[in-house]
Amino acid sequence: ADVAAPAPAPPPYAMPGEEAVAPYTPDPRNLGARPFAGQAMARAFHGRAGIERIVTRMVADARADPAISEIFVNQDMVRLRRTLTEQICAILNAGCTYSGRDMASAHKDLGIRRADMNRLVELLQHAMTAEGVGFAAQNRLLARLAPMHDEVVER
Ligand code: HEM
Repeated sequence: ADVAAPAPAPPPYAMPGEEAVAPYTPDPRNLGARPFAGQAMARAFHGRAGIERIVTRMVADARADPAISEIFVNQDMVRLRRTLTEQICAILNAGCTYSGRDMASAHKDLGIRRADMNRLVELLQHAMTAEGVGFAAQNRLLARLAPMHDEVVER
């Protein structure tokens, strides 16, 4: 006789303080990059706390930047800070699991151009420098993010 598999627990689509999002299937592949091995990168970024400071600064700067702020209007910044922190923390092997959407779904219809991507990378570099992350470690992270361009940029 067929025995139905137990229903999986509902994933945390949204955490307290976040807006609801349409259901999706959390998947390790949504991370979009191969995580680093070892602890050197996590240490260079001062662990999850350092990554959180970097993301907080970058998101605040993006929202204030005349060139790209429009893209962030009416978007859930609480969720964006959480999922971006999870994603970078997971890539740096700093002890997080990424629970967000894949990059193509997350950026669909945002109309992001190559120039917007370049600007956000500059803001990320500024935030990493402000955190005291060395340039070699900065560039190692950027090299893991770079292949995601095609999924994020629409035109
Ligand atoms: C490699 C580059 C990028 C990465 C790794 C990245 C990462 C992420 C992540 C993890 C999310 C949240 C996914 C979720 O909610 O489940 C997200 C959403 C978002 N990203 Fe990016 N992003 C990148 C480039 C950009 C650029 C260039 C812009 C605009 C200048 C941008 C604007 C946004 C906005 C507005 C959202 C919120 C969308 C929504 O909630 O519907 N992203 N991104």
